[in-house]
Amino acid sequence: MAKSVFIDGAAGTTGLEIAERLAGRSEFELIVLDEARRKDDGARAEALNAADFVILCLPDDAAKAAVGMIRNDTTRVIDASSAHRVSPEWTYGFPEVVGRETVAAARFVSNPGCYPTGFIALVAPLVRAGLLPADWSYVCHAVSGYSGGGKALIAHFEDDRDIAFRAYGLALGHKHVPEMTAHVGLAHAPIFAPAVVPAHRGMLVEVPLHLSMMAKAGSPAELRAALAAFYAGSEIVTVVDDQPGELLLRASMAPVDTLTLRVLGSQDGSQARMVAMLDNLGKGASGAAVQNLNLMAGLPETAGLRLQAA
Ligand SMILES: NC(=O)C1=CN([C@@H]2O[C@H](COP(=O)(O)OP(=O)(O)OC[C@H]3O[C@@H](n4cnc5c(N)ncnc54)[C@H](OP(=O)(O)O)[C@@H]3O)[C@@H](O)[C@H]2O)C=CC1
Ligand SMILES: CC(=O)N[C@@H](CCC(=O)OP(=O)(O)O)C(=O)O
Repeated sequence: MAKSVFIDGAAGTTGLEIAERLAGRSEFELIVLDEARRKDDGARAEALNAADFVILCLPDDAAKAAVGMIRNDTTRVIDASSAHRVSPEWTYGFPEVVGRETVAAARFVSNPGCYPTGFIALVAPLVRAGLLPADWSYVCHAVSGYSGGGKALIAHFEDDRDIAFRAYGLALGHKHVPEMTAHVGLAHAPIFAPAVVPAHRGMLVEVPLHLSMMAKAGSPAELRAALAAFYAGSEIVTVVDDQPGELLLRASMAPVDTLTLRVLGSQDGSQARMVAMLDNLGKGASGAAVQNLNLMAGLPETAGLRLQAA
């Protein structure tokens, strides 16, 4: 029998893309609230309690309130917001890093943030393998397409076509830093420097490394090989061994649910730039939510995902 799924926040950027990925899937049946009732708490509470699976695509406060409206012990929840990403009662929904079986068995799953997906994918396996130190002062630069900021940022960029580059998070303490620190197991919070470019989707997350200044670190080739071994067999995460002259985000990028990792090293091996490329609405949000839903429902993790750009 089909499992029922309620997307709370279905009219938003992330919710719409989840519904697209679930369209035509016979394993799931969507509970849909019409425009007049989608923000009606009574209708939402009914849907939240009727569904086998709830996917929260809401601002943090609304996501917390939605969890509070669930009055049964059966509805399973995937939260796309940052409200529960370091809560001990919640499973961090990064199956490749925490274990697919852990996500499959969880009742409350918190989807990773889009930028943390890139950072954690690059750094966590290497710290775990002892090839990078946990007590280093890491830096993470990143650029995102403007859909990463939901309806409000889409409107900001579509209203002002003259923006070429938007640096933000300038006061530091971005809301993603706690999960980047906690889920890698770092001793110090990384410096996170995000920016937005005038493209609808896509992101590039970079971690530059002074390998020769670290007391103990692998060579660029060792880091790359360790990542390739860690993600071996994944249809979603790929480690590429190449030396490109440039890495481009295309404004015309089509939706895709993959995550591509690179470790680019200097000739003498003293420095490296680790780079993750993904779709903020793919593995960064909606694709990740569907991957987690698949695992929680006992289905193949890539069902309904876009493993190649359309
Ligand atoms: N966009 C992205 O790339 C990513 C987003 N996320 C997270 O996913 C969540 C959703 O983000 P996103 O889709 O981008 O945001 P949007 O602003 O595009 O969508 C949020 C939706 O939630 C609705 N909403 C707000 N409050 C309520 C409420 N009380 N009851 C019902 N619906 C409500 C909004 O309604 P209305 O349409 O009326 O405004 C809107 O449709 C956020 O927590 C975000 O941080 C996570 C990773 C990546
Ligand atoms: C471009 C942009 O504004 N991005 C958002 C993060 C998008 C995202 O990952 O959502 P969560 O915060 O729920 O993880 C930001 O920096 O706040």
